[in-house]
Amino acid sequence: MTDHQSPSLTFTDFGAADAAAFLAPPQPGDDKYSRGVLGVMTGSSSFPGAALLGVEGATRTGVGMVRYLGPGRATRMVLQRRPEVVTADGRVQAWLIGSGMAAEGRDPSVTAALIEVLSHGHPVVVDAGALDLLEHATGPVVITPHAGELLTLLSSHGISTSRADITADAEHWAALTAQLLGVTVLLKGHLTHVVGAAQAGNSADRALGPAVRVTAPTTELATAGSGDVLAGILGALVATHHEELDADDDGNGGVLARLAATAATLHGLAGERASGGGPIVALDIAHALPATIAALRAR
Ligand SMILES: NC(=O)C1=CN([C@@H]2O[C@H](COP(=O)(O)OP(=O)(O)OC[C@H]3O[C@@H](n4cnc5c(N)ncnc54)[C@H](OP(=O)(O)O)[C@@H]3O)[C@@H](O)[C@H]2O)[C@@H](O)CC1
Ligand SMILES: Nc1ncnc2c1ncn2[C@@H]1O[C@H](COP(=O)(O)OP(=O)(O)O)[C@@H](O)[C@H]1O
Repeated sequence: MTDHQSPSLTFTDFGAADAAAFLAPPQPGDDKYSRGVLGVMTGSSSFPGAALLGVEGATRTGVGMVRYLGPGRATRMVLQRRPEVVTADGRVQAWLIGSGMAAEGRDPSVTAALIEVLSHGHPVVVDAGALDLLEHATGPVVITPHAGELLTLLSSHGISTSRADITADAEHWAALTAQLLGVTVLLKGHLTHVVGAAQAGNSADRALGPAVRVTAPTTELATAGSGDVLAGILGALVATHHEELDADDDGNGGVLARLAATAATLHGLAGERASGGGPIVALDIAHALPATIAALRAR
């Protein structure tokens, strides 16, 4: 446990019925732009695969278009597998950044590009190697750390804890982080905890939003790249719900938190479907998404 006070929140379970509310098909009047375009800035020479995993997660969740902007090798991998992806810069409704990057040793030009994305005011899903740049965000942010990444983020704010403590008391640390930073937090694990937060205000008086818990239906999700797929799923959901996010005037990150919990639910159910009781690789989760979404829509 810890000396740091966290707001007292009651976490409720979020499940398939809750997620289904965010998985409607496109409307007859929609086109690719009205559905929403997701900008993706992920991957590096060390982790090019994470770029592909996030893009697969996003495209299989359903999104108008993905614009991928990343290093040459990752771009080639993405295009080889997903020719639908556009690699030219342009307008987007939301961003996914940081998967497959490491803050330490990041190229200064990449850091500058990430900061520019964060400063545009669009909703941003911030994963892994961009979590050190949150102070540059001007729009709604949802972060997707695992316990180790949350530990690094908290220690950069002078908060000392341990990975074991975070895992043992995930509700506390997710809530504390949301309150401290004014971002919606999705803390990954067998139980994934999500807390919405207002951007406005300071940590003493910040409004916190829904606090929900998603229980993974299979432990096979614990495999390399699984979190990169989750980040892609969430990116697509944020891009396709940009209008609801704009209209979310509760000011407590409520829509963003529910989208995050929907992503975790979908990720878990797709992993379970792909597994059928056996082992999976991360791409299997992405490939099981369309059938999983169809089943949720049919409920
Ligand atoms: N295909 C891809 O492109 C993929 C890309 N990925 C991308 O990689 C990036 C880094 O993400 P990550 O979560 O792996 O690293 P990170 O948070 O720095 O934690 C490191 C911690 O792990 C530990 N550790 C390491 N080895 C260990 C061992 N054998 N047994 C036990 N512990 C071990 C290590 O401990 P240490 O060795 O220091 O004692 C340290 O504490 C990120 O950008 C992600 O998106 C991934 O998604 C995977 C697929
Ligand atoms: N024991 C577990 N049971 C179920 N799901 C898990 C378990 N461990 C991790 N996960 C899920 O697997 C994913 C792992 O993400 P992450 O740690 O970022 O891995 P990577 O960086 O390799 O993608 C997360 O969605 C997390 O919730």
